[in-house]
Amino acid sequence: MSAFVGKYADELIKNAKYIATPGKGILAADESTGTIGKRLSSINVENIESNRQALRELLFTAPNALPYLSGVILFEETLYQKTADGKPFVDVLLEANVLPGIKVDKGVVDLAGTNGETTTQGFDGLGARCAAFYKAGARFAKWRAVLKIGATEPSELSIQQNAQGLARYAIICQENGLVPIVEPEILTDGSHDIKKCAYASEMVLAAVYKALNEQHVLLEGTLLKPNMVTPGSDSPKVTPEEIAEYTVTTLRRTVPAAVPGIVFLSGGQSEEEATVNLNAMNKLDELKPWTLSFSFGRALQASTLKTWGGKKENVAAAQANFLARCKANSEATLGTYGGDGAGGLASESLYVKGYKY
Ligand SMILES: O=P(O)(O)OC[C@H]1O[C@](O)(COP(=O)(O)O)[C@@H](O)[C@@H]1O
Repeated sequence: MSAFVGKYADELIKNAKYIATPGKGILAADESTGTIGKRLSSINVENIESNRQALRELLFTAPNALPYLSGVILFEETLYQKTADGKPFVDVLLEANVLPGIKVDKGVVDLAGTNGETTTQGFDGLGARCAAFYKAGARFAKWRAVLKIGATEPSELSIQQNAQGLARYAIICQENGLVPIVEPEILTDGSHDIKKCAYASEMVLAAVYKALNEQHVLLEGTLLKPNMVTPGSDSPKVTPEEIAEYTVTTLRRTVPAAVPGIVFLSGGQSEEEATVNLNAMNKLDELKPWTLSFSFGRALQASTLKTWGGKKENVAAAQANFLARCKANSEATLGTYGGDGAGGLASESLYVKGYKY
């Protein structure tokens, strides 16, 4: 047995299993200041702390929405913020049985000598930071590695660097009581077909689980946050059923049954696409030893952001929109989403070419 079973082992297993509860998912509200700035500028709202607080309060206090969530990933600034009437966001979440999570990576930097491939920073003092985040109420963490598909990418260097980085981050989290969400995102940028994405995803995920094993990570106390297997952004779209088939096949070949849940990122898909694709996976008649759920950022917030527009008078309408998206994605985790005739805002593509977070 190679797994590190430290003092938090039982708590890690319990919390990872809870986050993977069928019918629930994760709101990724952990946008770094630069990323949230892009979101706010798209609705002509200034990227200042009070506006970042107002957006997050809108999401976390949306009536009836939290029961569809098992976790919310926060940015470090947000972990210590409060509602306008002084209630810590952590308490708002915990009272609704939603586990607070924390994004601990510090963004990507270029891997010198490669064709624009990257590795993720944030290891300095990571153990102490995780201990402090646990003390502040966080019970899970997220670290995003970014890979790309090209003529010679992802390179072996990029795969190894990012797999080992994710594994090192994961074991440090587990030493400090945080369930690590392992996020190897393969960007959709490119004109490749779905087969190429499936091949790259298999290679990356196989390397990730080898590295997690080598670094003694307790898989039962982790979650995986992968991209869905889709054609490249410049390639013809395929049906949700085909995406489901390729994605579940890739995961069945690489993700051990010990992992309780797989929570997808949305990667620029429209809100409706992300929901319909997740629903198709859960309708697939294949053995899936893990829960298939969501950890969406843009695909849970895009139309809510547009409805809000930074105006107090729009908060109720924006919260109703957020509730609708949470409910839709909850149904998709059960394979029972029938479509809400979303059309409109929910069907707008959220893809941005060369999207550097
Ligand atoms: O680079 P940052 O600022 O950490 O943000 C990365 C974002 O991408 C995600 O990993 C996935 O978000 P999407 O669902 O929008 O693709 C989020 O968790 C996070 O908000």
